[in-house]
Amino acid sequence: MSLVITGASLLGEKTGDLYVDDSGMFVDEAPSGAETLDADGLVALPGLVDLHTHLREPGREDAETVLTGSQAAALGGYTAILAMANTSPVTDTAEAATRVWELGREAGLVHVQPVGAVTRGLGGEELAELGLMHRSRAGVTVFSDDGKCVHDARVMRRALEYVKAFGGVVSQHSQDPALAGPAACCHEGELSGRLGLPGWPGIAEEVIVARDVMLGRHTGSRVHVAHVSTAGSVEVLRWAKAQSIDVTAEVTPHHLLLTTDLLTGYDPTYKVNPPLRPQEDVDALREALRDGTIDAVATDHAPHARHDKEHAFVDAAFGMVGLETSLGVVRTALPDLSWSDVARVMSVTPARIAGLTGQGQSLAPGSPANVVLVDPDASVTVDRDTSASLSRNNPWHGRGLTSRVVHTVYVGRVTVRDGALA
Ligand SMILES: NC(=O)N[C@@H](CC(=O)O)C(=O)O
Ligand SMILES: [Zn+2]
Ligand SMILES: [Zn+2]
Repeated sequence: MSLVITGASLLGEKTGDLYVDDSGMFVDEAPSGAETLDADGLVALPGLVDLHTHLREPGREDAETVLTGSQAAALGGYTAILAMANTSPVTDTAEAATRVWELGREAGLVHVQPVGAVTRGLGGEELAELGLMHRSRAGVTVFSDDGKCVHDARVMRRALEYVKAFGGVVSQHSQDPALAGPAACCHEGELSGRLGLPGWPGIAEEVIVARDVMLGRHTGSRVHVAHVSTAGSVEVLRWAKAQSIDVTAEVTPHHLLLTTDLLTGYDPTYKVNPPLRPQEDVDALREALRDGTIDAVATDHAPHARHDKEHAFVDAAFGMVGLETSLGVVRTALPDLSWSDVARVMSVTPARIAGLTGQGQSLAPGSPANVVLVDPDASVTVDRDTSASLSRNNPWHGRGLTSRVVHTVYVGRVTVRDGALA
């Protein structure tokens, strides 16, 4: 079905109509017999791309499935998501990656691109089938042991050398296990001492970021730093980019707005890896996103079932959901960011990092019609119970966020209309 999207402000600038033919591509002229989607007063951005989503299928379909995660993504304005490999079983074979890719196609709401594990079973020792996963139908280009750090420098070096051959990238969960061990559950500082919670110091992240940019320089391969959380990591990244080292980095919405003092009530909703940090770190992350030191915003959407999350703080699972709220959080945390900068950090650059270029990160004729239409002035109070996600570990519940996703279009098909699944 062809489509005419009328009256949107394109990237927050000039107002115009967008035309989509029945193959789902943007075209120059209005196709005849097209459906009309009213976007008067809305801002049109290319469909958002999330470099870091946890779907829990296979293994924990009680917390999220590829379908429910895809629904949450569409509601958040996404048209592509990268599904992390820490499922059960782990996505460490071509067969497992192809299965996730197929489930994404069946759901049909966003492009679901599997991330392949770096090591077999996320064990940190033996490389997974990196080449086979890349050559599979899923065409995996991003590899990550996320949830765990590839802490052995020799393994990380070999992974970087291996993926270089086909232009892949390793996305690292930077957490030195000796400095932030398995018990570490909140930012190490004055507050963790007062609360009696085992601390996870910023340096545990920074030493791995520093090591990995040097391994990136040594191998000439591509390193991506997942969920950067400290000012020290930003300093390392700034230095590395000044040396033209091929490193990219992402920040989560929650690390741009929430701080460690939320933990005073011991509410496990706020327990996440890496932990929420003090305001100085939040300020440094915002500045780094503005100036391009951090390339992208990625949700790290990490759904967990109630019985894994509702425990004493030290025992609860790490992670929070984020797909449906990310745009609102970014607008709230950085109201000065232009819409074209929002498109850069939430769509164009993440697509480039993931090797998804040409798959719909432009509003120009000839591009697949992936577009999100946003009400820039709306303010929304988040209600975790209206979420499409199967999980309720939502740190934004009850908060007001700026802007609202009104419609999402994925390859010419309306997936979200008036804020609801179409
Ligand atoms: N972010 C989290 O706190 N949890 C993630 C794993 C991860 O991103 O490290 C998860 O899979 O639940
Ligand atoms: Zn992680
Ligand atoms: Zn993650």
